[in-house]
Amino acid sequence: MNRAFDAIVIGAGQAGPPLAGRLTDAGMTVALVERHLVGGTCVNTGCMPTKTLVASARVAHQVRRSADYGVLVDGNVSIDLPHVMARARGVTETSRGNVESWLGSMKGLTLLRGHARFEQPDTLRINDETISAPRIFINVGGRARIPEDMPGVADISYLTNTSILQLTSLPEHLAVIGGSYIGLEFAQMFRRFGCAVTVVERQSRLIAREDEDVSEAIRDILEAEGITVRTSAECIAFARHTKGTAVTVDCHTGGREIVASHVLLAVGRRPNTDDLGLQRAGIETDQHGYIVVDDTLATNVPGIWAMGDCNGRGAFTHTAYNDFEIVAANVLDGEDRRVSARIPCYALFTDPPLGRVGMTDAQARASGRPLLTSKRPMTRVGRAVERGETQGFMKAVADAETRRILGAAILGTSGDEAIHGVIDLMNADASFDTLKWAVPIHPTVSELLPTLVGGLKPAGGDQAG
Ligand SMILES: Cc1cc2nc3c(=O)[nH]c(=O)nc-3n(C[C@H](O)[C@H](O)[C@H](O)COP(=O)(O)OP(=O)(O)OC[C@H]3O[C@@H](n4cnc5c(N)ncnc54)[C@H](O)[C@@H]3O)c2cc1C
Ligand SMILES: NC(=O)c1ccc[n+]([C@@H]2O[C@H](COP(=O)([O-])OP(=O)(O)OC[C@H]3O[C@@H](n4cnc5c(N)ncnc54)[C@H](O)[C@@H]3O)[C@@H](O)[C@H]2O)c1
Repeated sequence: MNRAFDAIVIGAGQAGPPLAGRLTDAGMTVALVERHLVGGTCVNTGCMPTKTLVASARVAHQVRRSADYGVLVDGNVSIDLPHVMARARGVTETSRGNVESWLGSMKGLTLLRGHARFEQPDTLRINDETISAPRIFINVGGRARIPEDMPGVADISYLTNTSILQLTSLPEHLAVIGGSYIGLEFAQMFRRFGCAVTVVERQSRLIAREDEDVSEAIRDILEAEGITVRTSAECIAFARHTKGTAVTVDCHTGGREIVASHVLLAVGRRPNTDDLGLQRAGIETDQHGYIVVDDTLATNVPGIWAMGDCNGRGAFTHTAYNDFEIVAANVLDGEDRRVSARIPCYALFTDPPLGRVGMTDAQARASGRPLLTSKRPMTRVGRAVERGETQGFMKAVADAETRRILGAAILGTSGDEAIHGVIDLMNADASFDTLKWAVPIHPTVSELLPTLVGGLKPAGGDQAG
């Protein structure tokens, strides 16, 4: 039997539920199909559990440093991992429960549990029924990419961001393959939980999308905590070992350089589009399986849109949510919102975190514009000094002619929050001169933003130091 709806949403991650809410508010009948857990990656195996674990790891770190602050704690710091993990699970379960009740409150919504697969452009199969609609919104997200071509990967047991959350005891030595968001957040967390940690990265530096000074400072921060970093690891191979896994990282020596009790694969994500029957609907994907969309997130098939991680236009919760906002505004409110208008911003939640917006310095230089740059170490930020957290720096790059900020990075205490001052300025399309007479609150990290932009000088004339 086929059931007809006004709209179908596939996936209850970050864009699907709010879109279902807007569509049902508009009086449509909507089928929302979810094959696993409502809330998707962020709620169940991504942002929420990891940031909860990062919080536990920070407490452990602070307690170890307590004497620096004149606070004496008797005894060693030890980690009750089942309690730590239960706390993360609790945060996830509450959030998932909230999404479930929200969906339950939507009039006109049918939540179907099962795997959706296209049969034709307007029809999907779920379990033993088919459903059809003139509008279909794909929000299927992604999963950890397993590098099948890495020698030995099939012979070992490895962890991903999902299975690592099931650990009940601490690894003796965690080898993290991949030195970007997932790898670095878990690496620091497990080091702070007391494990030996080695990060193995194929590229010549960590988090290589960022400027070199950012990569270097992050490496220094991690190494200072006792994490071993192996970059330029071009020949990674695994073999079983009595103590876990031997990880070869160097083709030239060919030696088994690291023996790890556990291996975490954090080498990127792949979209959940391989089992969606896209060919049957004629929906185009790129060579990595991402659904090809235009600037309004419409696919090549009329009446079908793709939102969130599966369209390759963003890989964050806030970009998935913004995809929902764009599609809802265009489909329901007659607006003409475009994804190209989005200013990229994100944070890496190491401690201290990295807050980022817009271009890197390298991208700004490549744009060929006349540039102004400014940089200030966190040792010259009063709040950081008072907190005893002076690692990192803040920097900005601006267009000398338009006097607009092109990009900024704050690697330092509260950098993930303070960067929003720059994000707001850029979204307002305001000149950085706007900040000249701004009166920020003292003592905050944000109060240095007017000083930072006040120090913008022709590129090459940084006021670092
Ligand atoms: C460890 C980790 C930490 C992260 N931390 C952050 C962070 O701090 N900040 C941040 O902004 N982002 C973070 N992210 C990224 C963030 O989780 C994702 O960008 C976000 O969840 C993407 O949302 P989405 O709606 O596109 O997809 P998802 O949240 O993945 O949701 C997709 C849903 O579709 C369902 N689905 C898939 N295929 C089908 C099908 N055929 N039929 C039915 N249902 C299907 C899935 O089960 C899933 O529930 C993190 C990711 C990871 C892995
Ligand atoms: N703070 C956050 O917002 C946050 C946190 C976690 C994850 N995420 C999202 O999840 C996505 C995935 O994160 P990720 O860190 O897995 O992926 P990523 O694509 O950001 O980084 C993968 C890293 O693995 C390295 N790599 C790739 N292949 C390799 C190989 N064969 N051997 C060794 N190294 C290899 C890459 O050079 C890169 O440094 C990100 O795009 C991000 O958007 C966001």
